[in-house]
Parts: sequence; C-alpha cells; structure tokens
Amino acid sequence: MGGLGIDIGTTNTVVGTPDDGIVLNEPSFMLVRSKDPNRALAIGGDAHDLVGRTPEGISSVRPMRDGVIADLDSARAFVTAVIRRVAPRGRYGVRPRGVVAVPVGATTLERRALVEVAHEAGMRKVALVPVPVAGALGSGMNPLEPRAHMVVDIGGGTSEITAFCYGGILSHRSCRLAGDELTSALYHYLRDEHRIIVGELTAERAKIGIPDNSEGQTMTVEGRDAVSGRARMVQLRAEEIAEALRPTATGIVQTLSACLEDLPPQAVGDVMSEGVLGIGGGTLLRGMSQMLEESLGIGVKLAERPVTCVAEGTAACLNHPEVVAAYS
Ligand SMILES: Nc1ncnc2c1ncn2[C@@H]1O[C@H](COP(=O)(O)OP(=O)(O)OP(=O)(O)O)[C@@H](O)[C@H]1O
Repeated sequence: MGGLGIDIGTTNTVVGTPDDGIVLNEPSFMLVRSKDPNRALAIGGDAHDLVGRTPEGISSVRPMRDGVIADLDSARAFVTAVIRRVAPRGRYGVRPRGVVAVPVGATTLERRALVEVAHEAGMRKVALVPVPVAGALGSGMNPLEPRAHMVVDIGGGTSEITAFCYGGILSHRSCRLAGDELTSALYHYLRDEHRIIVGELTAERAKIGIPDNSEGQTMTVEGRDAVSGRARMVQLRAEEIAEALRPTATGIVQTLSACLEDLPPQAVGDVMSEGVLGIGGGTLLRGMSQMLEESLGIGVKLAERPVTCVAEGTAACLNHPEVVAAYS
C-alpha cells in the first residue's frame, strides 16, 4: 500500500510509515539563499544548527508558524525536500499517499493550504487528521470508542487541549503560547536580570535542561554581556529558571483548563477515570504536567513518545481510513 504519515510542526517535522515506523524527525527549519528563497539548500538539523550564525546571503527559514503554514512558497520547498529525503526513488510509491496532521483550531483556508502544499510536493490523495486524534492513535488509544478521551498538546507554537469521542470533537481550547514563548521568556529574563544576551538555541537548551531543584544544582549559560559585549557565563539555579517561566506556563495552563467548561458531565467522568494524555515536546518541561494536573484536577499521563506519537498516528491512519473518515 505505501504512503506517508506526516506531522509538520512549528518546531519539528516527523514522518512515519506503517511498515518502517519513524523515518524522519528533524527541526522544521530550512536554509535558503536570499536570491532563491524557494529552494531548500538544507533542511532539518543542519539548518537548525545555523540559527543565529547564518553566513551573509543565506537565511534560516521556519515554514510553519503556530502549527500552520506561515508562507506557502517556503512550505512547499520544505515539504518537497522532506519527501525527497524520506522517499528517494519512489520508495513509498511514485506519488505516495499521505495523511497529514492538522491542529483542531486550523481554519478552512489553513487546512486547504496544507493539502495543496502536500500535493505540490509530490503526494497524491492527501487526507488530514486532527493532531490530538493522531496523537491518541499513535499512543495506542482508540479514538473511535464511544467514550471521551482528552489530549493536551504543548508544541513549539501552539498549545491545544481537545476532548473527543466516537469521531467527534466535544470541546477544544488553544492558545498561541507554547514552547517558543517559554524559550523567549527565558531569553528576556537573562537579558533583564543577568544582563546577558544569549542565542535562541542556548535559551532553548537551558529551558530543556533545567536541573532538578531538589538537589540544588545549577546550570551554566554562556552569552554576551549586554553592556560590554564581552563573552560571559552565568550560573542559573533551577528555581530561578522556573520563576522566569512561570507566567508563560501559567498562561498556557489557565487557557487549557477552560476546556472542561464545555464538556458534558458524562464525558468528564470518562476523562477523570482515564486521565489526560500529554503530547508535544512542551509537556516535557520540568513541572509542566504537575501544573496541568493541579489546574485541571485530573491526572495527566505523558505519552511514551510525546514528540513522535502524532506522526505514528498519521502513519497508522493509512491502514485505518475509518478514523480519517470519522474525524474529517
Ligand atoms: N525536555 C523538554 N523540556 C521542555 N521543553 C521541551 C523539551 N523537549 C522539547 N521541548 C520543547 O517542545 C517544543 C517542540 O515540541 P513539538 O515538537 O511537539 O512541537 P511542534 O509539533 O513542532 O509544534 P506545534 O505543535 O506548535 O506545531 C519546543 O519548544 C521544544 O523546546
């Protein structure tokens, strides 16, 4: 049968197939020449590593913003390069079938743009499936069961929470505060409180590597002194990083918790007994799942593979067209 399941995220793009599992998991970055912005020189990790240090005449582009296409031309170039990378010489069919994950909150226009880009990049018969449904399927849940499931997804550009059941969405909330905003909060904290300017990649690494508070560990961050311009290092304590991230994390959690307001009581019961499934890299932030649990009053179980489960679910949809049909 063949075909590709694709999750084109704001931060990471992941591709899976029913037979080979995950075949690509790379940052959603692309390097282009300023003179020829619609042709990818490099994609993924190579392009990401050059963020903040691109030579003149070359820029690093992110084709997705807030989980949807930011620019049609660069998205087309990016997805074309992704498909060439994973399916050289028609490995998954000359024009492989595709199931692509789409945020629940995407508009009709944004959905159409995603299908168009996938077609133009060389795929045929492209179907869309909601991100949380794919994440649940990729984590071993059955999204067609007649009982409610709830999935919280904190990605790079968007955070979403969705309850669904038997092919229908029961309630949904989303906000454009997610991993990127958390990184940016840490960047601003370092600049304002420690007078040190760090690169985006350094700020992200510090956010991901927050040390364990109970052991009183610190972490070293390198950057440029905001006043003298000289290279400098600072030692950060776990609790001050947590403090710097708290307002953004609280904003995310408060918005998502409102999802419970629209949920029918019977569905609340289902969700309380099963717990909420956490997907997306942002749910891995130290302390995030506890904050979510406290705010929702429901247990949160992180997916085994929070960053790749959506692509695994889209790939599984290739063999389960009934899921795509139910949620289209
Ligand atoms: N261990 C970690 N702790 C904190 N944040 C993390 C961790 N691992 C990844 N992240 C963050 O998760 C985000 C990326 O998650 P993910 O790959 O699920 O997003 P995406 O699907 O590309 O984005 P979106 O869903 O918004 O389109 C980034 O902001 C990254 O910094």
